[in-house]
Amino acid sequence: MRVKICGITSVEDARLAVDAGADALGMVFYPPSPRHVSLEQAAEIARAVTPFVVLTGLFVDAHPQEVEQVLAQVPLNLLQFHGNETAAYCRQFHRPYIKALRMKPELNPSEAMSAYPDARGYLLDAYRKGVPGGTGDTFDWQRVPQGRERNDRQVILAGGLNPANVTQAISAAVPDAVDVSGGVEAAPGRKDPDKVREFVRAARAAATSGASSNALIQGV
Ligand SMILES: O=C(O)c1ccccc1N[C@@H]1O[C@H](COP(=O)(O)O)[C@@H](O)[C@H]1O
Repeated sequence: MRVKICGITSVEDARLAVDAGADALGMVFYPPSPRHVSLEQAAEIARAVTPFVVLTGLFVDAHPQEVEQVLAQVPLNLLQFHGNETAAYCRQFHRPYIKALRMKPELNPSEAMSAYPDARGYLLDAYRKGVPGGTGDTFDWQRVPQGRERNDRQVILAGGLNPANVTQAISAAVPDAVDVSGGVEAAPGRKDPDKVREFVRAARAAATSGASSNALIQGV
């Protein structure tokens, strides 16, 4: 189970998340977000973080030049596209990327994933009209594809996760990774140390117990 802490806006919060055991950090390059970071902030955070943590840049229907400008100044390992970007748009940067899919009631997630065959993973987030993400809303975790529908694709569960619900979410959705932003904040754009630590701990514990029960079911 991999854990990404998104919406990092300061070196202090980046260190807190890494020390708590996060595998990946997310920085939001979407100006309307309360978690938006400037190029200067992002570069400072990148300099402070160990190279063994995946630094992710989140964009929402950004002009390609904006993405290129960030890439020129911030050493991102992964791009996260959280808007209505097409696969052609996502692949033009020649960088590993994950595609956020917002779980509208009529969306077939398996079909939606097929539209991005070169994505490294698929971040499933709640849908709220007019808001691209960071809503704090959950969705029905039973809708996360499993088995043949999933087809070995990396699924990152997001949307309204927090220390209190991540255990149940992992058990229901069986994701490869979880992503959290608002659920571990003290205030928009500022992380709460206890919530971050508890979230990572609970996610790891759920994954360990989930793995053993799967093994029992499968008889391995
Ligand atoms: O965090 C934001 O402000 C944000 C803005 C625009 C698009 C996505 C955003 N965040 C991502 O949304 C999901 C769920 O967030 P939350 O845990 O429900 O607060 C997560 O991937 C964030 O990275």
